[in-house]
Amino acid sequence: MTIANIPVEDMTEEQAREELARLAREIAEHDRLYHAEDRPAISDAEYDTLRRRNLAVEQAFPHLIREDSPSRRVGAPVSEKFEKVRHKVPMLSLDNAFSDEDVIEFVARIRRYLKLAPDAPIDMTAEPKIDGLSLSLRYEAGRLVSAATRGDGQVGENVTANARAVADIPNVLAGAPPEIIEVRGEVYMTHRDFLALNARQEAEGKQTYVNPRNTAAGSLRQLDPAMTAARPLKFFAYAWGEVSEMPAQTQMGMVEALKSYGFRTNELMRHCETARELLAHYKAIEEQRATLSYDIDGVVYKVDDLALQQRLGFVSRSPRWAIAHKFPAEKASTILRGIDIQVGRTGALTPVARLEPVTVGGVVVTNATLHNAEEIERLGIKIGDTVTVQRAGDVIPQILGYVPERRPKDAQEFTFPTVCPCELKTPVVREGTAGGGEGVVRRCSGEFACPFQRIEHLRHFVSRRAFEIEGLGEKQIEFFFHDPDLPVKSPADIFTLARRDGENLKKLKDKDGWGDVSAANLFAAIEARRTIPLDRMIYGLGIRHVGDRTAMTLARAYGSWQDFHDAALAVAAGDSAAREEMDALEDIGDAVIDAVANYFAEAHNRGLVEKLAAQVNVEDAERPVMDSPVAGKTIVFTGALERMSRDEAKDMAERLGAKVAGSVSKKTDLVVAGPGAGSKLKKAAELGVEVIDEDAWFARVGGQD
Ligand SMILES: NC(=O)c1ccc[n+]([C@@H]2O[C@H](COP(=O)([O-])OP(=O)(O)OC[C@H]3O[C@@H](n4cnc5c(N)ncnc54)[C@H](O)[C@@H]3O)[C@@H](O)[C@H]2O)c1
Ligand SMILES: [Zn+2]
Repeated sequence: MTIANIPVEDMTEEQAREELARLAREIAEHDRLYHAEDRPAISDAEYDTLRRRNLAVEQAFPHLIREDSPSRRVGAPVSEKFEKVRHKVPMLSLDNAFSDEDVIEFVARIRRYLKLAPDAPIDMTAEPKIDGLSLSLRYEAGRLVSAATRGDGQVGENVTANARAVADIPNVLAGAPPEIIEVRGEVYMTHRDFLALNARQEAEGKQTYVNPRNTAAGSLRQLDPAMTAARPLKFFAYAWGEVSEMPAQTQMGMVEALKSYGFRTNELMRHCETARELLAHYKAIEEQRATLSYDIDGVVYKVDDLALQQRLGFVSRSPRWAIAHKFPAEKASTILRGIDIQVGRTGALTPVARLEPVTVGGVVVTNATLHNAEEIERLGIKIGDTVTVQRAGDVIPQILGYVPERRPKDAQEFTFPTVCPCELKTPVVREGTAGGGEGVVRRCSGEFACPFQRIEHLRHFVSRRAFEIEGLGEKQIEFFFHDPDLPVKSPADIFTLARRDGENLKKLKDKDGWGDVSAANLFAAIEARRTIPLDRMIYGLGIRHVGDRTAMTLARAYGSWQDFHDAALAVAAGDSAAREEMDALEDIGDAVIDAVANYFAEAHNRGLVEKLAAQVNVEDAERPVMDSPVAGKTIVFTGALERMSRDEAKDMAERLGAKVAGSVSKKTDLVVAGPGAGSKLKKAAELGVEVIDEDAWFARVGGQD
């Protein structure tokens, strides 16, 4: 066990001393990378974890607190590149809250300190914590005279010329500002500007930034102000330093004053009186977070009354009257333990990163998709690397990159397998692209003989738009697939289940999770699907590129299972007449035809299909009525239809041999308009297309349907 893993309560004094030294060293190094170089090596959450551990050790061993303790310092020493500015009023940090309890305790502490009753309301403010870098702007007689970064809190970097280049920062104040005022706030960059800038940097072969915060910091801290001017930086004002004559007596009032001087202030700032109100506003801001155009990393709560702020004062590096309630991290770093290959229903091999579990945005993440071999190459990751993981909304976690400094000597390069991980060890093939080149998708050529594809195929077979057997979902399919007594290895096996179980269905009823009722219900549901519409049958086969719409088109065109099956076999055998016939169908092209041909060219698949067809009765599809009054016409439905739903209308028209389009064009033959029809009606009039109402539609096709 290394020192970093020893719980604080088990530490000896010697270990505590050693651990405090390690933390001071590490935190100082991360501060330097983050503040002075604008290129952090770890996530903010990990950094916060280091700080919290430091605090915990210090609380347990207060006599060991170091002279250079991180809990006494702010930021990092200024860079030699810049002239130094000593702040008249120090620029401090903020204490952090990570949970609701922390916030409740923050409010309780203030009450205790001010000797207020435990339930006394306190005027407070809650506002977003902008993830940028803080800047202090000194105005004398309304004119900007100097601008400084926070630096180590006492001494900052002189970036006056750069600040003048930021459009949001007025050179001359509006309204009636005090003679001297230092306006403080956050310099940041919007998401859109960040992405555009990074794209430009990349195009020019220059260094790209990892996030908007570092970009903003790197952009402001340029030696050449022209460089800063070329970067779209923004500024929110929320605090102040030296002020010759206070324009207000509250936090809220001060922010309003700053606004009146021409600064942008944050609209999400609210007045609150209790911990509960603070937490409610935190939730509200958190919910809006994803829709904001800029990054925030928490909500800052402050005591509103400036006289009370004064009484509360400071503790070493932060005020007692404010706290930053941080959001759970949405990015974190962890170790890439391995890369697994997953095989999908269609045999596509997808590399998946196996990760040391890590919490990202409040959710434990253990793996992340890597999409394909090219993505692994692009990221440059090796097994053993420390990688950065991101979760955005409910999107699958993604790997953003790795930390070169943390690459172990024995990190292993990943080589993409050339055979499927299934026991068949069938070769992996690369699918061609539409453009004729090699695609990024690699597939197992084993098709349904490949056990991976088999189970995925079965899942597809019972899915909603295919056979949709009630009580036979993914979980049950998985169960039967592995069950030794009643195995289901192919679709046909589903329909022999009851027979194989014998008359009283004893085998299934005796199994865990099944009872008399559920077993009987399942067999009834399977029986009910023994008769199946042709389009569901075709879709259920899981032929690549044949979705439910395509399956419907094929079903309507061929009409019966026999005719479809014959055509598919003929296409697979290279019969050009059969191919042409299929090619003539609406919306069916080479991709679908090739997929049908490949599918039926594979002996495994032919066997599987025959076995299935022997078990089920496939209903003929209703063929389009080719002599209907609308056969061959292109129809647009618009407005509110009252006698049929939009889907029913489409279905009906198609059964009558018409084509249904979504917009009116020169090719449109007929528009059926209900009440409320708008632009499509206008377009039809312009183009001279015939327009009828719903009743006229039924009159025209009446008797046909
Ligand atoms: N990843 C790393 O290696 C690394 C290293 C150092 C710091 N950090 C990040 O910086 C934080 C510590 O930095 P810190 O000492 O500046 O503390 P802090 O960022 O937690 O809080 C203080 C800062 O918040 C900013 N802020 C934004 N909106 C504000 C508002 N509305 N009102 C008041 N202040 C507002 C100000 O710039 C202020 O200086 C860490 O928690 C971490 O997120 C990361
Ligand atoms: Zn395989």
